[in-house]
Amino acid sequence: MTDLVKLTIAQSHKLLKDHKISSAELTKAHLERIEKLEPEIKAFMTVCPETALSQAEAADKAIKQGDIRPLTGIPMALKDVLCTKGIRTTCSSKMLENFVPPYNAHVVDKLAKEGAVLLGKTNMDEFAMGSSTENSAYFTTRNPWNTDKVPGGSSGGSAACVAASEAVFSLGSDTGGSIRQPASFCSVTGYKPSYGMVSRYGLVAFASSLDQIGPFTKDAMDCALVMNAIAGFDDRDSTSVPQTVPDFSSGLDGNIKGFKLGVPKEYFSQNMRPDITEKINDALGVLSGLGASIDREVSLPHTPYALAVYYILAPSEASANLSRYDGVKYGYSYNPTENMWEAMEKTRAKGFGPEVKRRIMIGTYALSAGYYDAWYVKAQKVRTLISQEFNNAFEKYDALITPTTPNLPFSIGEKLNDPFEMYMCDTCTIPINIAGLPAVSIPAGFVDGLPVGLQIIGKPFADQTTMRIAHAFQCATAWHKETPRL
Ligand SMILES: NC(=O)C[C@H](N)C(=O)O
Repeated sequence: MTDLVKLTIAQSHKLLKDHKISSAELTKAHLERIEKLEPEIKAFMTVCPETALSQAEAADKAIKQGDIRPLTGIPMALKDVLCTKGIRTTCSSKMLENFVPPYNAHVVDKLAKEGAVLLGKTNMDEFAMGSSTENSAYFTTRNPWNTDKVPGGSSGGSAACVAASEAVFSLGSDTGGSIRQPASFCSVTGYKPSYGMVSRYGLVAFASSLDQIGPFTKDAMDCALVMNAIAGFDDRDSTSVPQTVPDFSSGLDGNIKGFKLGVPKEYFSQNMRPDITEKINDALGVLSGLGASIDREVSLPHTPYALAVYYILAPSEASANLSRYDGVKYGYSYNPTENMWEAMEKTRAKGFGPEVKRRIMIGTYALSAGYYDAWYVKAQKVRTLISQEFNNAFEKYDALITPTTPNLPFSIGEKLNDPFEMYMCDTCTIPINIAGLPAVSIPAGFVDGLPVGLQIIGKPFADQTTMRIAHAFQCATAWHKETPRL
């Protein structure tokens, strides 16, 4: 008997199409798994079984009539930063505890049109600020590989639920690593598309020039199938790029012979664990065995500045974006007060957690008159230098290969009181957002029973190339097939 929760999208699709299983069965199997594991994993903010079962029923009806697309009837989860009409969307913040959006995010509509089934909304660091889900105002998600460890963040719930086989796939958002870092920590495939490839309409904004939505899946093929469904122009997002969506799954043939891959040395910094470097070296050996050429002498000298640039630009944008939470328009409101200003202050003081407040203060400072040129403008200039450096490298290479993270999943509480240590988790992922590039993290082995991720970075809008390399690697390895014992 097939273990329904272990199936990929592609495998489930085949069984659904051949009428060997129904979406209702598949959905029920996942809902049961959620019920069994959630007390331990805590990946979900909200589970919506009624919605899931009625969507599964609709999918089964469509399939009976021969109307089946790659995601029809497939149970999925969405990070709680994506607006879902009629379903609470909290961003794991007290500020939006009871916020029920009156509309769907663009990607949510797209997935609904495909017939995907929504199991629920996943836990995250508050407003996507963090690398461990410990900044959730509600609870910390556990890493399915070792429940004393964090699952990464900010999309920790979305990564954990796929790793724990509670959902076939999920969506997250990535501003500085929030998809790739938890994908690495949980040993799943996590994809950040090129900036502009997926509409941000209905994604609660953190840092708009960096945010992108992307999938968590069990392998690169599934990732391509989800990208096919969510990518594409949308005039409601002014940064959405008007170009035809490629077929992300075409070219996934396992062949990367002749591909030129560069390995930038700055990504193997002082804070990198040597046993992670070893795993990455093994992975490079696999890629070279597949016929790709590997150049380890690549240098991107501005890399060390990326973290500083990010922690000026992202908080600046956040301070502007989060000004909307004033207790008047929507969300939490504290109002037993004397006047409007006091109400606003108290709303924000009580509604936001410490990390969100820290970022708002950093951003407000960086944007304030007198400091704007010294911090914000300077960071923008360095951002351009970082982008140019990548563009130069891509004249020689088809893709760049790095570790996804400098560290292994760490213990719950370990970095919570040291924000800088937490920020350092993203040294390998942040430069990619700064330059708007596509990048994927794929499972590359284990150290002390904990997952290591490999990052493949592509040229702007060469998303298919990154996926092709990821797929080829997965044809030659089995790391992505390993699942935690739960
Ligand atoms: N949002 C992200 O992509 C994660 C990053 N760790 C941050 O805290 O900003």
